This record gives sequence, C-alpha cells and structure tokens, in this order.
Amino acid sequence: MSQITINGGKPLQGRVDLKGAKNLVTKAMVAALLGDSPSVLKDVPHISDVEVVSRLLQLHGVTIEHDPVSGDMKLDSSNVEQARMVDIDAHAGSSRIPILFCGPLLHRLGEAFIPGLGGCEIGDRPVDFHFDVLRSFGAVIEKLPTGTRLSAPEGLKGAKISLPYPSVGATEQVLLSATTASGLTELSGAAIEPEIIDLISILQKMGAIISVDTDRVIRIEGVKSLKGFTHQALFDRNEAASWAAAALATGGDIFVGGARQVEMMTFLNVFRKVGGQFDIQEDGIRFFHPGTELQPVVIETDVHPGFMTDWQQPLVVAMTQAQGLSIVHETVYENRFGFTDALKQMGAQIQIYRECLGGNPCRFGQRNFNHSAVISGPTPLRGADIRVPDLRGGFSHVVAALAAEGTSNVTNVQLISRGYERFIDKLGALGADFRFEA
Ligand SMILES: CC(=O)N[C@H]1[C@@H](OP(=O)(O)OP(=O)(O)OC[C@H]2O[C@@H](n3ccc(=O)[nH]c3=O)[C@H](O)[C@@H]2O)O[C@H](CO)[C@@H](O)[C@@H]1O
Ligand SMILES: C=C(OP(=O)(O)O)C(=O)O
Repeated sequence: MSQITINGGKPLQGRVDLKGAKNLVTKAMVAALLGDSPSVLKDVPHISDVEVVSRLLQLHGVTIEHDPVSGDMKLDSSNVEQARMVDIDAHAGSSRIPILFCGPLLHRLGEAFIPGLGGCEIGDRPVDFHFDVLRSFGAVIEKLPTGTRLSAPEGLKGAKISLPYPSVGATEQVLLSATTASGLTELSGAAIEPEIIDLISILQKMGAIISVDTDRVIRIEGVKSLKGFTHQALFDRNEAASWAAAALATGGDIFVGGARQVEMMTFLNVFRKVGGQFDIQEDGIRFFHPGTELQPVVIETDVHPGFMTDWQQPLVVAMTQAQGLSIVHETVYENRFGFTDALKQMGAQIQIYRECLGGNPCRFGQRNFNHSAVISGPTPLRGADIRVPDLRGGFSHVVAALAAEGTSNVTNVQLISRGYERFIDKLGALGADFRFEA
C-alpha cells in the first residue's frame, strides 16, 4: 500500500498535461476487439485501469503495444478466434470494464466469461441494465460463483431497447453489441456523455452505422464486419476538473494542457460561480484562484449535460473555503459522500442528509440514501491521517491535505493511479511539498 506525506498550506502552481479519458480509452480498447484489422489509439494514459483492460484483452489473444510516453497504443485482434478460453477470474482487477467485453466476445467467439467487477465502491452499482440489454439481443446468461457465462446460440439480433436510466455503461453495452448484430437497434433513454459520442466516432471509423437523434435516442444499423480504427482519444475532462478544483482549494494557479471548453461547459459555469477564474487557450485551460473570497453554490450532479458526479469530490474541498452554505445533491450514485468523513476529520463542516436538498427530487429521495451534503465555510483545514477510499474521493483527500495547515499522511494512494496518470510526478511539478513511499 503506497502512502504520501504532505506538508500542506502551499498553493499548487504550474502546468499539467492530460492524456485521453479513462472513461473513453478503456472502452475504445474493447471496441478494437470488434475489428478484423489492427487499431491505433492515441493518447492512452499510463493508468492501472488501462493495464487491467490490456491484460484481459491479451488473455483473449489481442496483441497490444503501448508506448506510455507518447500514449500510442496498437491493438491487433486478428487472432481472437484462436485464443484459448481461460479462467480469467484472477484478472478482474479494479475495473468495471470487463462487463463491456460481453457483446464483442459473443460476436467473435459465440461465448463469453465475465469475471466479478471492480470499480469504485460508491453505491450498489448493479449491472441489471447490461444483462437486460444483452438478453434483448438474444444472449443467454448464466451466473456462476466466479462471474457470468454468456452464450448466443443464434447470434445477436438488433432490438428495440429503452433504458430506465441513461446509464453510461449500459449505453456502451448497446453500442458494442448492436454494431455487428443483425438488423436494426433503437435505444431510447441513452446516455450522451462526450465519451460516448467519442466511442460512436470510433465505431463509425470502423464501419458502423450509428445515428444520435434528439431526446436520447440512438439508432444502429447492424453491419457484417468492422475494421480497425485510428483515433486520438478525447481528453480526460474528469482529470481536468480535478486539477481545476485543486487550484481553487489551494489558492493556486494551474494550466491544464489538453483541456477543452466544449466538454467542460457545465463545470466551467460552476467553477466561475464559486469564484474561480479560468482562461481558455488553444492548447488548454488555465484555472486559478483570483485571491478574492469564494462563494457558496448549490449543485446537483446529473447525467450529461448536467454536472458530472465525478467532479463533485475535489470541488467540495474548495467549497469548505467558500463564505456560506454550499449544497451538493448527488443524483447519480446513492452512496458517494463517504469521502467527506476524512474532510470533517480535517476540520471541514459538512452535514449529510437523506433528503433531496437544493434541487429537484431524485430517485434516491425517500429511500434513506445519504445523498445530499451541506458544506459550511470557510473552515481552516488541518493535517490528518487519512486513507484513500476510492478514486475521486482519494483525489479530494490529497487536495484537502495540500490545502491544510500541517502534515497529513494519506495511505492507499495507489488507488488514485486507476484514473490519474503520473499523479505523483504532477504533484511535484506543481510545487507540492510531499514525500511518497511506493
Ligand atoms: C468507467 C466509466 O466510464 N465510469 C463512469 C461511468 O460509470 P458507469 O457506466 O458504471 O455508470 P452508469 O452511468 O452506468 O451508472 C449510473 C447509475 O445507473 C445505475 N445503474 C447502472 C447500470 C445498471 O445496470 N443498473 C443501474 O442501476 C448505477 O447504479 C448508477 O446509479 O459513468 C458514471 C456516471 O457518469 C461515472 O461516474 C463513471 O466514472
Ligand atoms: C466512478 C468512477 O470510475 P469507475 O466507474 O471506473 O469506478 C470514476 O471515474 O470516478
């Protein structure tokens, strides 16, 4: 378990550069399974979720070459049919991406075995929509103690599907299964996050016919085969938002190379309302604390184009320094405020409520989920011993330790490498005062 000892109270200043989004790159790698010729994905970050997906693909006969410096990744899936089905239970790792192997493996092999899933523990995270989608396409699903076995005795056939909630993963499941299924698929209630639109761009390069209509409807005309793709991955807007919040919380100034305005518009509006300033340039966005008082805000996390759930945790740290009461209503995951316990230990005043506060009633209201937070500021933060609970919560703990007076010991830091490339190097480049033990 790696740990970092931070001497806080110093503004973060300097430049960090982004690579491709964790939430796109890992899915694009799975899409490569569908191609009958090699694919090239550019800007692939060196993060542990990419390693988990690489190992799983390699077990299925995909050859992968990744240059971690340039980020170029070459994936050749021409030998998938020859690969031996192996027990991949030991390789489930920390990622949720294995669930997306179902469609491509059913197309390529007629069967699939999916190990138990990882990912952040921020709620139940069921996969019922995924399995309902796959059943609509004709898959037969058998749950085993070690995972799930799937088969498609008559191949996958297009279907009319309606998602009860615009789930990112279930929408990707439909895309990756329907593209080479026979016939038409119409998906309503789809998620339309920028990472999904980028995945659709990749599938179109491969030969797919997919249209994104108004009102969350996606139509897919199945094609017989797909070829490989060459694609530059969409930048990681979650990492960009994290560094922006880190600049604000520490009173700093960070240029985030590779960040773009369009995919971050909702975040930028909130950042400005809290009192942060930004300067959009051709090659990135500069985020900084202008030196004036921060303002409280009321936000509600939501599916795109709403305020993303993965953005709230580091921003909550900045809210502890705002003058007054801020409210965060988390409507995407039912249990995503566990990270606030450590912030309270550091001096933050945060109260968690079961009620839907500050916004519209959501599906978690009246169901006893602690899904609203009231943050009262400004409160000075002081150093503490804390343990990283999950990816974004962990980033927010490190930001709090950097903003706090005194020394903090943060353990379980390796979890942060699931989604942040060269995290420790970047902290060093921003002038943080810390000691890291791997
Ligand atoms: C690897 C990846 O891309 N992760 C992102 C993805 O996660 P992920 O794809 O897992 O998130 P979903 O959009 O599927 O989940 C949203 C909500 O739907 C529920 N649900 C989902 C599937 C299902 O079968 N049944 C069900 O009830 C979930 O419990 C959750 O409450 O989108 C989330 C929402 O933008 C982000 O926070 C994650 O960073
Ligand atoms: C929840 C997240 O990721 P995952 O779905 O991979 O657990 C995240 O990126 O914050």
